[in-house]
Amino acid sequence: MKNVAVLGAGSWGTALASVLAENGNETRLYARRLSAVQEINTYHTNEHYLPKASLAPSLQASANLSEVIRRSDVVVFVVPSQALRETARQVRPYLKPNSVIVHASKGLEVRTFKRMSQVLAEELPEHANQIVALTGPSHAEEVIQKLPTAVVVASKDSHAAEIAQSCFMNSYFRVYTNTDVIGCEMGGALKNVIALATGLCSGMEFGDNGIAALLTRGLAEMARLGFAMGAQPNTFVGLAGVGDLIATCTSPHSRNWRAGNMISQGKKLDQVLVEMGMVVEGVKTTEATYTMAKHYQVEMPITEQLYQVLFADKCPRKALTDLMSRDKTHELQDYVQGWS
Ligand SMILES: NC(=O)C1=CN([C@@H]2O[C@H](COP(=O)(O)OP(=O)(O)OC[C@H]3O[C@@H](n4cnc5c(N)ncnc54)[C@H](OP(=O)(O)O)[C@@H]3O)[C@@H](O)[C@H]2O)C=CC1
Ligand SMILES: O=C(CO)COP(=O)(O)O
Repeated sequence: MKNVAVLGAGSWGTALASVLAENGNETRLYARRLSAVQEINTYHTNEHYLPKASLAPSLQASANLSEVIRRSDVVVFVVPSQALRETARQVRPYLKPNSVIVHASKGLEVRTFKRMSQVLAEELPEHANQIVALTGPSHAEEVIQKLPTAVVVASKDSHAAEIAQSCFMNSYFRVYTNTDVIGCEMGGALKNVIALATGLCSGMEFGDNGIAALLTRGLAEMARLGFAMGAQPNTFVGLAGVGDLIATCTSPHSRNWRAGNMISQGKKLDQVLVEMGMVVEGVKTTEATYTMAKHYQVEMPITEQLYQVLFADKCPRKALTDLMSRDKTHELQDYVQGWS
């Protein structure tokens, strides 16, 4: 059992903190709003983010960052990707020297195109070798109901990954280790782009054939960019890749899917984000990925069309026509070229 801090009391931070507390870890959840702290400590609920759910009674929330961090052996960051750097900066003065740093955010920093573990390594240099990424198919709404879930903890340091694995694992939350940090993080980030596209296409009344094509070709372009960045292609057929793609692209729990679906009904992106009231990571990730694909000279046709729809007001039906009328190609083009 460990002393654990969880930073970010949104849907995922609250669900993960509840799992950790239920596993017997002394768990403190940092919420920046006092009203959330009071609700969690008094009623063991977080109605805005996890309606009707009961949290582990032993879970303690606090709005005092130093109090939450100081004694923690494991610190879990679960804030939106664009807020990770600032949160890490605030935390640094209070960290114990050997704390394991876990993050569960799925995205890319849009300003720097960096992955979350890279952002943490820059901001927490003393802990750069103890960073773990937790990812995989895991809707908070299901985890809090104790529905069976399997995730991955990826780290260069297998000891750090095993500490995280032991803290989180229980009878309904199975945790695998992995050493391919790039692949696991890119799988988690890029599936949100495809989930947005899938929500959009579902709203345009695509049939099952079209959705299956979108997921499969989406996975191909996720793996293509991941490989160019140094990931192992096989990671994309694991939990962090195809696993999370299935969970996110086929579930009404997914905020990314829902956002795409709302756009298909003619709503503007700004309006969709306000209505959602929770983070939709795929929007910023589409922006970052569009530029990264160009930088790495990798073809990502679905991402490119989605970028045009989100940020250049392109008509979704025109985007679909442009996707379908691309030049002829081999399905396994990447394998034919030897992933070179
Ligand atoms: N929800 C899920 O099922 C899953 C989510 N994830 C990932 O987890 C990460 C967090 O998502 P999730 O919990 O769902 O998000 P939510 O939108 O549900 O909650 C976001 C949390 O972060 C806080 N927050 C928002 N902006 C800032 C900021 N600028 N600085 C500090 N804190 C901030 C919010 O505080 P406040 O309430 O005060 O605004 C809230 O506690 C994302 O990267 C997401 O992709 C991964 C797997 C599953
Ligand atoms: O990452 C998730 C499930 O694995 C949650 O996806 P959304 O952010 O789209 O809700």
